[in-house]
Amino acid sequence: MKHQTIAVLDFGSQYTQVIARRIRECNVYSKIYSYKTSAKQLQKDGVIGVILSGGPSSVLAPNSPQADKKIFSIGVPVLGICYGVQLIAHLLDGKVEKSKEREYGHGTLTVSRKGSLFRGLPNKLRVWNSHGDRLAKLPTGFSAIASTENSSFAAISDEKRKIYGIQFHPEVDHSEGGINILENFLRKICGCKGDWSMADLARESIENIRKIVGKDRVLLGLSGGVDSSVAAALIHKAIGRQLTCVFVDNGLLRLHERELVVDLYKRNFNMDVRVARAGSKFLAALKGVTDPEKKRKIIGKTFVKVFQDSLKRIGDAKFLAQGTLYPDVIESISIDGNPAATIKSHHNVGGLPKSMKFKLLEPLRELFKDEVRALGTALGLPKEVVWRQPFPGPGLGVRVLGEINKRNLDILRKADAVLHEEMMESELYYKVWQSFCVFLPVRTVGVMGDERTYDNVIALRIVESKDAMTADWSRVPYEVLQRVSTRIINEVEGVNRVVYDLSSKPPGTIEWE
Ligand SMILES: Nc1ncnc2c1ncn2[C@@H]1O[C@H](COP(=O)(O)OP(=O)(O)OP(=O)(O)O)[C@@H](O)[C@H]1O
Ligand SMILES: O=c1[nH]c(=O)c2[nH+]cn([C@@H]3O[C@H](COP(=O)(O)O)[C@@H](O)[C@H]3O)c2[nH]1
Ligand SMILES: NC(=O)CC[C@H](N)C(=O)O
Ligand SMILES: [Mg+2]
Repeated sequence: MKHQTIAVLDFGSQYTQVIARRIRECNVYSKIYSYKTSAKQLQKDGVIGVILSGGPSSVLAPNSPQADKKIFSIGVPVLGICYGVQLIAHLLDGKVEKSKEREYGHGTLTVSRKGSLFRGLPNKLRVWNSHGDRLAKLPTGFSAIASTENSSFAAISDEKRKIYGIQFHPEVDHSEGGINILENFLRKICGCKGDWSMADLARESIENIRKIVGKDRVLLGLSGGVDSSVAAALIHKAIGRQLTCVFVDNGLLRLHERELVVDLYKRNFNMDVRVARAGSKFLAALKGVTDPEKKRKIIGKTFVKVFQDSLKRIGDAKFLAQGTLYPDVIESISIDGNPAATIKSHHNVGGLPKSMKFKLLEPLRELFKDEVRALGTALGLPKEVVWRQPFPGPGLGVRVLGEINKRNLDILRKADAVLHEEMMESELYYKVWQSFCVFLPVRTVGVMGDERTYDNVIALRIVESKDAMTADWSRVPYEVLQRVSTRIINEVEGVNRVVYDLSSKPPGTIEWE
């Protein structure tokens, strides 16, 4: 069945995929297109609505990304968000100017005319802004339908031609009523019926995997984490025994992780799972390295080397499958040459070596974690897999700050096991996004049993998040923190101080490196 489709034209916003996922949340199928896509192509694909994303450029700058102007006359509704609305004004006969007051963060939106876009919403909304330009003059046929403190044109519409524009970001979590505004656009304006679901996504990606892989074989990097497990389940449904999973023991795993994963897979899946023991290879390659980006690149490269070596044992495979998700991608690379900035090189994306003989197969590359969990549930995966906390591929390699060696790794493993036990015990493990320890290469003075100690520090990082794009430190009860701290200092030799990380993301990131 062909679903009703909404096109999202990407102008390089950090939030383009967030727009796409909000649309999916409304049970509507959406596809991201390059901003260069012609109106003719969109017509040919039968899209029933177009959303223009935000973007880092200014429409006033020479060579800024432009859309095909004909999209306004093919008879499908258009919604411009931020850069998108500025582009509408710029391409039609309105005017955009540099604003004196940059609007960043929360603002109060006052709706003056509800029309179809704001139907059912209150007159005042707290919305999230992020822009420096603003509309100075409306194009012919448009009227202002909402304003903020700094702009009388915070939302505009031409109801006749069904062209809408909003200066704030309805797609981000912090915009009150944002999802309702998008839903109004989809349902009331574009006429979407909501004919798409996660089960459709599963079915379609299984068909797609079959088409791409054909009779070739696939090696999947299996970590036992949520993403690679869901990817494995999908690919296994598609091609069965053409799939071999390789779990790499990279020496950077948590206490008993290898045994746990092997057992988990034996109990729950009927897949071909192999273990590659490569701890000494990783540790040798990381010897003496302290720079976080260097560590990540070395780990990424070594992973691929290990995968390539394992072909000798399991036979040739054309594809390397990974459970890469969208947040891994957006932080690692720029999309379509647009300058979405590199934050850190996730080992499975920016950390991959340039020359690699595998073709990548990454069926979850456009999804967010909570969507992957929904997909895993739709595929019938057990809770202990779907709801495991994320654990980054570089593992303890990016949690032992400074030099990675066996002593420091062992200390971290023991401390981390204590935290894990206490999180389970207090039933907080599944309530938070992640809870883990970080080894600091810092020694501080303490006193234990009347004796002076001079030992390392362990930092506790416990965060809450929906999709890892933003996060806040968790307000864990003091009693739990106290138990964890006491136990770590008593039970883990080499540690005499425990601290709690109070940074949110942004400006911090979840991992320390
Ligand atoms: N120890 C490992 N052995 C083999 N592949 C791995 C290993 N660690 C990570 N990978 C690969 O790198 C990908 C990205 O790792 P990442 O940690 O983001 O995902 P995950 O482990 O599948 O899920 P989660 O985010 O829940 O930990 C994985 O999906 C997997 O393909
Ligand atoms: O597979 C991975 N490879 C990596 O290189 C990597 N770096 C960070 N993470 C995980 O991604 C989420 C966001 O992390 P940051 O806020 O630290 O960027 C958090 O859930 C992190 O644990 C990684 N996962
Ligand atoms: N978030 C955006 O789309 C920003 C648009 C444009 N770069 C501005 O600053 O106004
Ligand atoms: Mg993982």
